[in-house]
Amino acid sequence: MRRREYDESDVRVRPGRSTRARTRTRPRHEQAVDAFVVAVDRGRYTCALDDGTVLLAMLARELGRAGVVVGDRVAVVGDLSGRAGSLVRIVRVAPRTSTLLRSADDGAGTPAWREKVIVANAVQLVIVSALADPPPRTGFIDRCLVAAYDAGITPLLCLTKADLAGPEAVLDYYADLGLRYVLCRPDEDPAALRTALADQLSVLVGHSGVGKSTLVNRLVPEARRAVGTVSAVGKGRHTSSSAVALPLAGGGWVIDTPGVRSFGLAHISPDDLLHGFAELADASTGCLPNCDHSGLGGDCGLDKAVADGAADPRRLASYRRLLASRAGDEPPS
Ligand SMILES: Nc1nc2c(ncn2[C@@H]2O[C@H](COP(=O)(O)OP(=O)(O)OP(=O)(O)O)[C@@H](O)[C@H]2O)c(=O)[nH]1
Ligand SMILES: [Zn+2]
Repeated sequence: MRRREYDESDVRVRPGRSTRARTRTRPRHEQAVDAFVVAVDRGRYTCALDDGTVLLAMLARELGRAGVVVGDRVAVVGDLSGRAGSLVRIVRVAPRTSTLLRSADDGAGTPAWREKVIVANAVQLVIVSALADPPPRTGFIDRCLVAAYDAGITPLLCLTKADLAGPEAVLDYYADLGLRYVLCRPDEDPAALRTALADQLSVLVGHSGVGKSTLVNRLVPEARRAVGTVSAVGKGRHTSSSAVALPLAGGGWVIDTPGVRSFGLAHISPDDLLHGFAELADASTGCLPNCDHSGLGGDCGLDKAVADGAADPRRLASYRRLLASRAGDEPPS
């Protein structure tokens, strides 16, 4: 066998000590481009650039086990063409403006580390509930409200199947919360919902059968297919059970969460829940430390605020109803 001749490729150039100033003073990855995470599937992140290009990404090693979720704003480097088979790297994750959390399971003893971020940066939680078939479940809506108030995300009640029943009973139940709501029916374009979603990052949650898929397909007839195609380029099937962000025609995103049927709320404290009740939060400064605000102990500052006329008793009742639903013992509706 003839001895092979050496060429340049055999020469290993070791990066030596350079006399030039190293990258220390300049930001790493200054070429990185902003992107938005629209889907996550087993370590592969589908990201959208501002110009609409959709890329498949992996986490740069220096990010370690940083959790990147749908809704995260990130910076990516690599082949930004969007060509099939290309894989870019996520090198930065922007601080989140909100996180929608759930615990893996409810109840006492659920370790805090089992909390899971479902969606980042949402500003609006759209709670989809049918007015009939299936009937509205206030227990579910209550739990969504707890999650939204805790996360600082504005809730929007989306009542579907308005052709089958009126919204009066549900709206009456929530009268003291000042909840925004929209009605949807099959024979009309969901214009009010469209308006509420415009230019926002919104998350849709709802039980099976309430008409959520019907709504999503009316809002974003094209996007679902586009996302599926891109994910197919990666490691395989797109899991329909995970959250996916869909672009709205007029701007904004709507995140569908097919896998999320409810929220575990074990991580939310009575004080966290007060975020949705500004006037009660003020009144709670009169509570003893560690007050559970249930009123059962007899010396909660919230009761005093109501007695003094500084807070509305119905608001306090709503707050305590949500507090109870968070603990899993739903009151009859
Ligand atoms: N009467 C009436 N039926 C509706 C309306 N919206 C949806 N439906 C019907 O309700 C059923 C469930 O709708 P989907 O959109 O599949 O409900 P979903 O919430 O996505 O349910 P999953 O796909 O199981 O998660 C379907 O048969 C729809 O045709 C509505 O506004 N009025
Ligand atoms: Zn209290």
